Amino acid sequence: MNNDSIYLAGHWAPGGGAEFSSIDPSSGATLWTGNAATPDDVNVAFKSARAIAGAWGTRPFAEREAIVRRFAELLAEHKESLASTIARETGKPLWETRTEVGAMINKVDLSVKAYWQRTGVSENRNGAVLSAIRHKPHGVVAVFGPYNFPGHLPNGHIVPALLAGNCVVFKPSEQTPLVAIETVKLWHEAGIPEGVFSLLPGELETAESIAQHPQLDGLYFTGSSRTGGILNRQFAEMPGKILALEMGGNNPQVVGKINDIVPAVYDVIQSAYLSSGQRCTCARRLFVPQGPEGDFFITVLVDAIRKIMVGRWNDDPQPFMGPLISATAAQQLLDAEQELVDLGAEVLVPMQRLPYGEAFLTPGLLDVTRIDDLPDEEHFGPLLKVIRYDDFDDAIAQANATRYGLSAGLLSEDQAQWNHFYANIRAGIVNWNRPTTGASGAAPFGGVGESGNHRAAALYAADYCAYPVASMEAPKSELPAQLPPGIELGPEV
Ligand SMILES: NC(=O)c1ccc[n+]([C@@H]2O[C@H](COP(=O)([O-])OP(=O)(O)OC[C@H]3O[C@@H](n4cnc5c(N)ncnc54)[C@H](O)[C@@H]3O)[C@@H](O)[C@H]2O)c1
Ligand SMILES: O=CCC[C@H](NC(=O)CCC(=O)O)C(=O)O
Repeated sequence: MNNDSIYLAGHWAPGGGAEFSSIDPSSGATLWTGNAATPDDVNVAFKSARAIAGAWGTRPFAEREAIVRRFAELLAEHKESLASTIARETGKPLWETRTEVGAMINKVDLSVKAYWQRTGVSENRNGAVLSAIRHKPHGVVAVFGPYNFPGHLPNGHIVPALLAGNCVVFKPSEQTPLVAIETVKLWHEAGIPEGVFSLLPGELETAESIAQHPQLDGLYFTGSSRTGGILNRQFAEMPGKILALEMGGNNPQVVGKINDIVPAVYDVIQSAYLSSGQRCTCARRLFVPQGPEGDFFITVLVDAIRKIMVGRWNDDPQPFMGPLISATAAQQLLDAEQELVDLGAEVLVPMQRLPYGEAFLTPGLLDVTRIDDLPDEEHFGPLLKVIRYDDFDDAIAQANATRYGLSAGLLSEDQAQWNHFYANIRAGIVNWNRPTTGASGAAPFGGVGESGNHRAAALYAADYCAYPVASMEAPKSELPAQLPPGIELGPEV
């Protein structure tokens, strides 16, 4: 097995740090074993990036764009193999990982448009003076990725960062190094210049030495609110460095006035169980009205949940859901379910381990209405909590009772309910009769509270990849028609 894990100064090499492995969650087999990047590797990455940062950042945009577009072409050529690697490393079914590679390809076009729309050039002439707004790259930025979208989400930072003229140091999730290695091979083939891009896989030691490196200009992080909080505290000491945090959520979905129940139930399934509930935008709390209509909604939902197919990434026919990322993650979810039951939750559909392997869980549904102090936790898996409500305003108040604020949804055929919901709900993604998942890359993507730090990604990623420069420019200095009081220029000639 080739265990080259580091891409540094345009070359591949094995890491010199601690050994770590990537595990196929479907089978428990080891997919890849390699060594983490050491603090010395991190130093070399920053040194080689610094050496080229000026030249890369001042190259014409079209030249950087050509390399990034070549990368998109290579992604399209290798779509099947990359989709298989994502599927093997995360357990997500192949139909879904193909959409992930599709999103990576589309990100290039979207990011080129966003670069011009959000950070382009604007110039105004007033006589001999040109007032210009332009943007410059930060320099050398790091990207830390999560495991749930090991291709698409780091790519959502890397592509706009490179287009804007930054050099990038990428540390993927330690659970998905193989996807990163396969992706970076395509960057190499696309002709990314030596030093512009480094891949430094590893665990905590690698992450810390990148995040605390004196030559770092910015960090774009996607992951848990816990880790994001640690980084936020570290960066509080370094106001000159930009930090973009894309973090978790405890997302609410509210069921309002509905006649056509089946499509709404479908939206709940897509919201709560897509990617086995391992999306930051997944609905975690479902607010359902008390009374017979709400009871009927739950009956139809329970029936649909029981029919969801869970299976291996390459099963034929394809399952809707694969395993969780690991047996440990599955056990944590089962423990969380038990804790909620101990607090008074009623089990409507239990999560259950499947005989395929330790990481496989069936989707679960709990009624937690009776729990007075529901823990405000993101349960990152296929566990949805139902809360029955009497009053729509009270449902919105409870929906807002979270330290997070990523996504929220209303399922209702009543326009007035939607208007009221939209006006009062607090989240960065607010959807009506659409799942809470599946956000568009053509819109900003981010949340409030502990879901982010007001640096939305996707369309707005361009904003954190460059800083604005305002210039007033004239070919020579000129005297004003009248000098201000207290100034005398001389000697007269
Ligand atoms: N808002 C979003 O766009 C978004 C998207 C995907 C996932 N997420 C969130 O990510 C979480 C799941 O991903 P995860 O488990 O991979 O997240 P994580 O926080 O465990 O890890 C994310 C990255 O941070 C690194 N890291 C871990 N500890 C660190 C530390 N102390 N200092 C520096 N770096 C450290 C990891 O190695 C990894 O590369 C969920 O909470 C989910 O909601 C958010
Ligand atoms: O797990 C978190 C991401 C979920 C995903 N969001 C996006 O893809 C954002 C759009 C983009 O970055 O292009 C979703 O909403 O399902």
